[in-house]
Amino acid sequence: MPLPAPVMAAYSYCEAVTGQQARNFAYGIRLLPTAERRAMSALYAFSRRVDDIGDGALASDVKHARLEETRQLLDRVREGKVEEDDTDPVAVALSHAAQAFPIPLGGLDELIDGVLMDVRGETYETWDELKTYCRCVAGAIGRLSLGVFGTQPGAHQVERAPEYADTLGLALQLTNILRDVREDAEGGRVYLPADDLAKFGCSDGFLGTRPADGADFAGLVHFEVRRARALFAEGYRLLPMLDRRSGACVAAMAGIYRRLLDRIERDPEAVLRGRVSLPGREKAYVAVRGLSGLDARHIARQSARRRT
Ligand SMILES: CC(C)=CCC/C(C)=C/CC/C(C)=C/COP(=O)(O)OP(=O)(O)O
Repeated sequence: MPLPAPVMAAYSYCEAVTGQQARNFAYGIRLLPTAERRAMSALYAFSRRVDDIGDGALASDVKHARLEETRQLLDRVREGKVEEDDTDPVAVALSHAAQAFPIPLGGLDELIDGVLMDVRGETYETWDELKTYCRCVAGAIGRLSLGVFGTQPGAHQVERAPEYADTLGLALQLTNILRDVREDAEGGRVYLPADDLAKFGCSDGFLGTRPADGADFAGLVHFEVRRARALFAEGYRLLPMLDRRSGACVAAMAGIYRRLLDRIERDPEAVLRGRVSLPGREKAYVAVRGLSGLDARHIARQSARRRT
């Protein structure tokens, strides 16, 4: 049955936001069937809004108030109180998606909680502390996405799917943190755990295009890259539980980020000089590999090998 015109328009808006802003994840989302693609773009557009409030130049009390508004909007979505002709397209699309798929919307509350940690300027002493933040801003996105993807009937250990989706989110977020070390430092933020920074002589932070004297910046980056790779390997156990198109979407998202990680590993100081990214044709190549199942099979073999 065709969707009502206002719902179609709301999804089109969210898909445009995703196409313009999700420089990496859009490659995966595009591989999904229409209904799933629309639902993921609604999740993306809501998450983008929350993230933009956190990252913007507003005073912290204004950020608090705006985040509180998004939480109230989320409550309206949860209670089915958003009308089709509401003026907010993100609310309309998210509301429709939440009725079409069993999306655990509490994950969006976690995202807001995570962005509030940013607004408070929290720093992290240990990986365990940073992990709590990453679970909110990325693990939750993995669990929300799983609600759209669903799992294959009879998949082995399917009850662990949310845990693996969460872990994949952590892997992506840690990669993101490494990639954005310089941009975050310029905004006065350091996400990497203070105890790791101390271990590698990097406690003075990451301003400047070269590491500070005496800092083992490459050592620090290689240490975090190993941690991210272990998270990817664990999170990839989700793949055999998904249908082909959802698996392709996840393989494309994760594959693009793994290639970023490879680049960062080869040249750690690149993240101090600017933003490490992949050319569009390489992202498209990774996405096509995901769709043909090549990456998924390769990754599943790697994860299985790690288990034995
Ligand atoms: C199971 C599953 C689907 C897991 C995936 C979960 C997921 C998509 C987490 C997103 C976390 C993340 C690194 C966001 C950055 O977005 P950004 O817009 O800053 O990214 P960009 O700058 O690389 O485009």
